[in-house]
Amino acid sequence: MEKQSRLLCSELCVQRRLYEVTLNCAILAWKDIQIAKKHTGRAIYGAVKAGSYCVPVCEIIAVQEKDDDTPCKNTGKWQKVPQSPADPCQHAFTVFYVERTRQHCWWCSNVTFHCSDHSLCLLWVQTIREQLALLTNRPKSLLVYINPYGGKQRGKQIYDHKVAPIFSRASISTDVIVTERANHARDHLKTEADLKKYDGVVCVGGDGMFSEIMHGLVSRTQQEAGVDENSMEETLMPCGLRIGIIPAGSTDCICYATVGSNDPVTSALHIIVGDSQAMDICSVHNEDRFLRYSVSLLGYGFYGDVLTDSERKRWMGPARYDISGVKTFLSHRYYEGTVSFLPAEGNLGSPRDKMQCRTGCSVCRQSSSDKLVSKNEDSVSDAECQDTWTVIRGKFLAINAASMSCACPRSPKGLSPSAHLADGTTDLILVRKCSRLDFLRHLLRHTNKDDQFDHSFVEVYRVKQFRFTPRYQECDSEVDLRESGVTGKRFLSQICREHRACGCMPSQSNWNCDGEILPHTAIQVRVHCQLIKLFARGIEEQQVFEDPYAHCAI
Ligand SMILES: Nc1ncnc2c1ncn2[C@@H]1O[C@H](COP(=O)(O)OP(=O)(O)OP(=O)(O)O)[C@@H](O)[C@H]1O
Ligand SMILES: CCCCCCCCCCCCC/C=C/[C@@H](O)[C@H](CO)NC(=O)CCCCC
Ligand SMILES: [Ca+2]
Repeated sequence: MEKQSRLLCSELCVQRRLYEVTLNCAILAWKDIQIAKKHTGRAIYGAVKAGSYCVPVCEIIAVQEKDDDTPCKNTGKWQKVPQSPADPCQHAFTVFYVERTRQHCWWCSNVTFHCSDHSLCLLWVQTIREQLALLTNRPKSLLVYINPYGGKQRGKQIYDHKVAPIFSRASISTDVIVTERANHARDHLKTEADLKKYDGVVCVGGDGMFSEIMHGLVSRTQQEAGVDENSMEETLMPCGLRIGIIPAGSTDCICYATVGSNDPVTSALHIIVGDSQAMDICSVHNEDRFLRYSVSLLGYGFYGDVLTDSERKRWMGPARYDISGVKTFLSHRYYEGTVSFLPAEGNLGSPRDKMQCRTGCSVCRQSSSDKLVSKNEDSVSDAECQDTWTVIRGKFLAINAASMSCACPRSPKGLSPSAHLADGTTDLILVRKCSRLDFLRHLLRHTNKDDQFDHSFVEVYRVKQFRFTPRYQECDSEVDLRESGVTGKRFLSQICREHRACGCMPSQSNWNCDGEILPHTAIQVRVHCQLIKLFARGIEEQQVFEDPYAHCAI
């Protein structure tokens, strides 16, 4: 590694031991002077070697001059402690930085350096602050929306106690809106919010809340660019503002699959350090009507039915999915229809290749450069214009399109473990009619390490576009009838849904679109590569301490 030139080097005290402390534009390092020479070589977490520590400047959250207030022994009250002029630790500054703890979780740790010279102390604080000011990817001003009713209804508490204090430590200014109704955040972003004031938008809630923010931002961007969302062929404009997710929902799969955990402090730290992770978005249309966007799961059959049932049990909180999951599994419904898709071509891998999307993913990087090359070409590529659609008819227990892994605490490797966050494709998983036992085997593989695609009744394709038409398309007229309030017909359609055995009309499922029920069953889906950016970096590979000094060249 190229040696960076030193900005500062001083002997400072940490917990009354003398350290050699050095700063260059990339690394802050401190080395215990007495034990540095012994070189035990054993690497411990947070330390590159016993007694030697380093923190990348880009992972420093803040630096603060420490005042001398300490709690008074007798009264417990805080007061100024008189210092002797000879005290070598009279002045101090504290550096707050990211520390990696368990399983992709980050923590805001700190270290206090003491010195006898006030001007030296100030010089350190000022120099570190100057280095932090050079990190232009960090947000200074954020618009925060809190859903007080998501998940276990702890969104506000999580934000106030765990997130707001570290935002303020990092000198990030925030405008906070606690939502008062569903779609409040979406509508505010779409029409009212003065977005020029902010470097990013943060949602505190679950996948549904993220979906609101994403819809608000994407629609606002298209409106301002004059792009018609109802047209499937149009190239959508990427959004300028990054989105941060503070997880406080029931599934939190978007946070989990982009950060690796559903820990609010970890997410807040990714926002503060200004991470950036591009993400694909699927647009969902019914004929010439735009319905919704999806970033995680579009599921028909099993996941559509779980969601439909669980919406009636919202009061149960996250447990509703377990109850509805078991109920839906026992009902063992299958649905007939036709799936057509455009397979992804080129170096985009396959859903079964075990090339998991991780920080700096090469597959997603390649898609990003391909996107730049084709920027001035027609919005629908040559391959897409040619008749290369694959058509599959059948009876399905589930049709799932996973645009990302959909990893979440319920399913740590997700619905499609090798799906990529930003490759411009979605993994289309078709689970054909099979026995209950086989389906259970498949579902259980979502929760362990076994390959859920290794079954004769499961097929999986990496695609750029797909369409679904239910076998009895006329059922879709139910939707129009429902919308126009024809109650007699609604009654009739209800009977037909519940009486597949009578043979008059097989039932249909609903599409689960990132946790929202779609109003149509016949849909057309197109993936838009890297339309938004998140304050995240993808899941980091687990750290290996092979060469403890490699990161610490100073
Ligand atoms: N103030 C509010 N009152 C009622 N509903 C709201 C309010 N604010 C947001 N919502 C809606 O609540 C729904 C669920 O929220 P959220 O996604 O935060 O939690 P969740 O559904 O428990 O978690 P997940 O989506 O991860 O399963 C969202 O679809 C959102 O539109
Ligand atoms: C017999 C029981 C078998 C249990 C099998 C467990 C398999 C778990 C897989 C979980 C996949 C989650 C996919 C994510 C979907 C989200 O966009 C969506 C919104 O939050 N969540 C759900 O629809 C909630 C979906 C919850 C499903 C249980
Ligand atoms: Ca993708």
